[in-house]
Amino acid sequence: MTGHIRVGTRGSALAMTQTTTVAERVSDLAGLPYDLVRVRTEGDVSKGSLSQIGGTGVFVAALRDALLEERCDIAVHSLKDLPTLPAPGLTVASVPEREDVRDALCARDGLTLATLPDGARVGTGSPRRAAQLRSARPGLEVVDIRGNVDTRLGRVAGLVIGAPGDLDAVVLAAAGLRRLGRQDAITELIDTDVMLPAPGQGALAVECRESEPTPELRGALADYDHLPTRLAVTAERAVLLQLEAGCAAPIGALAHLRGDELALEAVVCSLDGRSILRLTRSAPATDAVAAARLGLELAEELLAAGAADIAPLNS
Ligand SMILES: NCc1[nH]cc(CCC(=O)O)c1CC(=O)O
Repeated sequence: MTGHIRVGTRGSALAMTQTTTVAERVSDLAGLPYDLVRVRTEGDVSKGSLSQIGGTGVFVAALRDALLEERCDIAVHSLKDLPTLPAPGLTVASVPEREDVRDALCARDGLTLATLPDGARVGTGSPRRAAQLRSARPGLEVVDIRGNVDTRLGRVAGLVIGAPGDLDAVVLAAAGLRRLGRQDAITELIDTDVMLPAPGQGALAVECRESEPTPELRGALADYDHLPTRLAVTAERAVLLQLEAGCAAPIGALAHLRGDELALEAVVCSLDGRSILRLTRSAPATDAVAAARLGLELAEELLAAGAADIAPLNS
């Protein structure tokens, strides 16, 4: 480092707002200026479906390379896109306080899950969202889509000026819409009883080199870490890890602190939404080790209840 914190970022609008917010906080806490370093990832370049280009980690790998090659000092990821396996030489030094964890329905004409007509076309690229949508409303037609947030919103009539809109609704993370200032497009924040979010949804992760030598930067990242969020996402991600599941598997998990207890809920779905296995478990919220143990115990319960027969886990 040269006195400036070099912050790696993808070029998408969402990545840029997320990274800028984090960079300003870390820069304030460290008392050091920052520079943004643009990094292109395979996930931004390829137009294929996410499952086709290998899912896990496509958005993350290039940022990790940039860290390891010392082209930047920190990188900001959406935690739900971060593979469960840590990268050798790197560490998640900060998990800032989480945004809204919920999935959001963005529909034409103010429609909601309850009022969308049967046969309505709802876009999502996520097997987890598709399965839970089909379970809640078997009559909907789920359409596989991808692209950045604006592209997706543009497929719904009336949500983006000038975009024709061939869908009745799309489902996106509320956190991303808020960060982009597009919460006006949300017609329903979907209750987590209906749709459990992806592990880590709504949270960010700040990664740096394990050997980062600057005490100012190390201290700033530690101060920016939010323990309740870190414990929650640690438990959620341990479910995925223990199920040996990728980010494209139809699995949801959500933990939160309730007093001194960490309460964790997870769901495993069949792709058609007909079989849904949903379990809850809690444990004292002592530390990250206890949080991880809670996640892996819940995963073992899911496996014992037949999770591997219900869902394609390793997709
Ligand atoms: N996989 C795409 C992705 N990764 C992170 C977010 C934003 C929300 C978040 O931080 O969880 C999104 C968009 C979406 O799912 O709607």
